[in-house]
Amino acid sequence: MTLTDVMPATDDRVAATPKITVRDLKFFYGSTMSLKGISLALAPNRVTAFIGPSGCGKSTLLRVLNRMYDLYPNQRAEGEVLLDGENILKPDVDLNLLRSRVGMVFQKPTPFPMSIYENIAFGIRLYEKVSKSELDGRVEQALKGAALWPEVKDKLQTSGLGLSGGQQQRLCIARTIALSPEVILLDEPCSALDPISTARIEELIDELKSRFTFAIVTHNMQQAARVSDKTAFMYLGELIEFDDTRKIFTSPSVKQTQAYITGRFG
Ligand SMILES: Nc1ncnc2c1ncn2[C@@H]1O[C@H](COP(=O)(O)OP(=O)(O)OP(=O)(O)O)[C@@H](O)[C@H]1O
Repeated sequence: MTLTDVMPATDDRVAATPKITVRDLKFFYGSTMSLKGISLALAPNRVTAFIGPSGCGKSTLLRVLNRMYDLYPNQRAEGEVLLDGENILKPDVDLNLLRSRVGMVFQKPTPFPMSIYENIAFGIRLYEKVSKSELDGRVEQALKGAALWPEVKDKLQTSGLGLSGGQQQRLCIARTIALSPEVILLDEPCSALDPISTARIEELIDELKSRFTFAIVTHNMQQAARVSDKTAFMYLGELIEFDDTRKIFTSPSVKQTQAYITGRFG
């Protein structure tokens, strides 16, 4: 036996240091517990998909990862969420900084009612002092990164709201990556898009994962199977099974997972 036989594959070694580690996470809407002690780790530069029937807590979990829930009263999380080893649930965490490190793209494309250029420049200016020429470069880079540049380069000053749904969603992705986050949370990013726009977003995720760590909530089993490396199956606020996507979709260990992915419940 040689050394390489016993060494983990490169992928496993990369995955050995998680980008995010969730430990015994409980989440409450008022007094109702909606996440019941979730533990899992998100590997860096990988895509982790969250699947499960409606109401199982997928979006809730995603909203904890950048403390989006903090914007609402009577919502609270218990447990630990470590981002590069630092617990982001601690009260003294700088939430603006956290949200620049952990960006989010929502189900419905939500461009700001301003020009395509401003949709991206606005966020950059909030966080950094940059010259006009540097800003132009950053806007172009972000639009290229989101595979939107060729379609919009001649109309940067027109409204972002004038783009198609799929283009608007790529604009939202451009806006997110312009801030150089480390993690990107995608909450059903394709559910309002047609199949061609969906395929473009999926290609984009694949291209971008060398730069970012992704967590995606999706109802589309094919999408989870296509884009993700790891899949978490949730049910009624609990994590039922978490494993390599290939394993989840070919030979899940838990009966409930099997039933869900084959469309027998949920
Ligand atoms: N703002 C809220 N106030 C009270 N309860 C909520 C709130 N948002 C979600 N819940 C409850 O928390 C649980 C988890 O909801 P969540 O939206 O996270 O599920 P989900 O798996 O993302 O569902 P879906 O697939 O339908 O989007 C559900 O029982 C839901 O009713």
